[in-house]
Amino acid sequence: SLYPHSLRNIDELCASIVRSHRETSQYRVEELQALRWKLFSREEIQAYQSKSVDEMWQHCAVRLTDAVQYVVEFAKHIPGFRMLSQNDQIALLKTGSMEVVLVRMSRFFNTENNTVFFDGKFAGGEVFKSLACGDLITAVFDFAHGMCALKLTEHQIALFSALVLINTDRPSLEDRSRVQRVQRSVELGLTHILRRDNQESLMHKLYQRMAVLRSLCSLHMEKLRWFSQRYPLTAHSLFPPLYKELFA
Ligand SMILES: CNC(=O)[C@@H]1CCCN1C(=O)c1ccc(Cl)c(COc2cccc3c(C(F)(F)F)cc(C)nc23)c1Cl
Repeated sequence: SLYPHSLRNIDELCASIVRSHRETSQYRVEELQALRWKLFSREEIQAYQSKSVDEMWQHCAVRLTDAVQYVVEFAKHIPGFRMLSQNDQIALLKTGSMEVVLVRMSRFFNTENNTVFFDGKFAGGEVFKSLACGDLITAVFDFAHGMCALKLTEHQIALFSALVLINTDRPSLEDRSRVQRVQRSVELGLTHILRRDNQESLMHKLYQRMAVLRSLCSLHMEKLRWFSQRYPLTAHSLFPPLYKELFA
């Protein structure tokens, strides 16, 4: 059958993905709503801008690695994901985990003042200047704007995140047809949720967002390579083993 044996129907599939998203999303949207006008002072912004490139990368990588760990937890509760081989699970997470981190970041974005939740407050792009990656940060902010414009519900973000992860185009998959079965059941879940919300028109927009995500993440990998070549010691010591496993 289309669904892994453990699931009797599409509602159960959606419920388990939504529950897993809620339990692994680090911050609830309501929590961040309360903080949305907590901005960094001029002095705090200057402190970030006077960090060296590798200090600021170090500062961000710790948070990104943390976020990636939560996405790994999320993936484990997607029905069928754990039935895949270890290698296929790693292959999907290798590229998909940063894409889901990006989707989740857009939940922490305030489009009114173009700031994103970072280190406990909302930061504008200028806070990340010392990363020496203006194009990456601009792309991250632009992507977040695009996601916010869709006004997705948490349920829709949960199913979309699962679909971003279970992607059969990933290179080096051992058992593509098995990944295809899981992908199809998640697609059914997303269309089910969109139909229930009477927003089927969102589907093609979400596929467009996935295409943007792919291009954005290849920029990330290029930046990560640049950084680890430029600062091999920091990159080597800095990124915890999981990160190295996923991005090395
Ligand atoms: C609540 N906060 C959050 O959710 C985000 C996601 C995880 C932790 N986190 C932040 O604190 C955060 C919020 C906004 C921004 Cl712009 C940043 C800085 O983002 C990055 C700086 C360096 C490299 C980044 C790379 C690269 F290149 F490594 F792949 C890729 C991504 C996507 N973001 C990078 C960060 Cl680290």
